[in-house]
Amino acid sequence: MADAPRYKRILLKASGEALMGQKAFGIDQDICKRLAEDVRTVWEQGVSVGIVIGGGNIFRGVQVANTGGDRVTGDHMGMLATVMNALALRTALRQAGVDCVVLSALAMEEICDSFTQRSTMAHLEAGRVVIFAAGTGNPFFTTDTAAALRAAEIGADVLLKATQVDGIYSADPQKNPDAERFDVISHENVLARGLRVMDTAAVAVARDSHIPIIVYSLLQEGGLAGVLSGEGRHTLVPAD
Ligand SMILES: Nc1ncnc2c1ncn2[C@@H]1O[C@H](COP(=O)(O)OP(=O)(O)O)[C@@H](O)[C@H]1O
Ligand SMILES: O=c1ccn([C@@H]2O[C@H](COP(=O)(O)OP(=O)(O)O)[C@@H](O)[C@H]2O)c(=O)[nH]1
Repeated sequence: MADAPRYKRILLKASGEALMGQKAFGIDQDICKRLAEDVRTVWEQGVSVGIVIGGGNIFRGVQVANTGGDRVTGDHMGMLATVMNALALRTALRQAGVDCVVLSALAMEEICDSFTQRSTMAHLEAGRVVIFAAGTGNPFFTTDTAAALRAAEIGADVLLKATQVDGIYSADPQKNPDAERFDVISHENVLARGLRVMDTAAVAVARDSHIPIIVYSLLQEGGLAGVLSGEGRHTLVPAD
């Protein structure tokens, strides 16, 4: 049994690719279920949870731009992909018994409520997990930046990035087997070294709002609860 969580309110960013698991496209339901179970464990410990979900497992706007298409339309498609993932995660969370709601940065009232900071705070204070869909609602941004932004807006104590690697390395560990892993690294160093585990804009927003970042693997033993109690393998970017 993990120790008590060190954080009262968290913002968890789960990338679309992490939801894909070993599949080439789309959502691996087992991973989705696992993420939901992980969230349930910390939610039952009383942690207030916001989740920003990516869309890269389905669509990225840059794919359109790279083939000569319109970037803004592509980014709209990417944001719609995040809504699909948010609905899948809501289903998995509800099946796990977690009270949760999806709030979208783009209005789509037949599907879910729209994001406002006010309604978000009310949901969190009522003990609901809030899943933020459609990123920031703006093209040319990413869900990493949306995660840092929402973390600042909800007053999160930490921004967690659940991904496919177990921390921040000196280079992409999926391409460089010799890359070295950091236990702790500053926001400044992540930016200065150009470490691409998270967007620079996201790291800068977290730095300026004095929010620590934790990067960990979605598949790691002990899950989110372990990371929040300081036991699980992860890299910490401490608040300044
Ligand atoms: N310095 C680094 N340390 C850790 N991971 C890195 C680094 N540089 C690049 N990466 C890659 O970034 C990925 C994390 O981003 P990812 O989960 O794909 O999120 P996103 O889709 O939001 O970019 C990791 O799977 C890893 O392969
Ligand atoms: O604020 C945002 C967030 C996302 N996107 C689009 O949505 C796609 C999916 O998001 P992201 O790449 O961040 O997902 P992840 O890599 O986390 O799966 C991006 O490629 C963008 O096209 C966007 O336009 N604005």
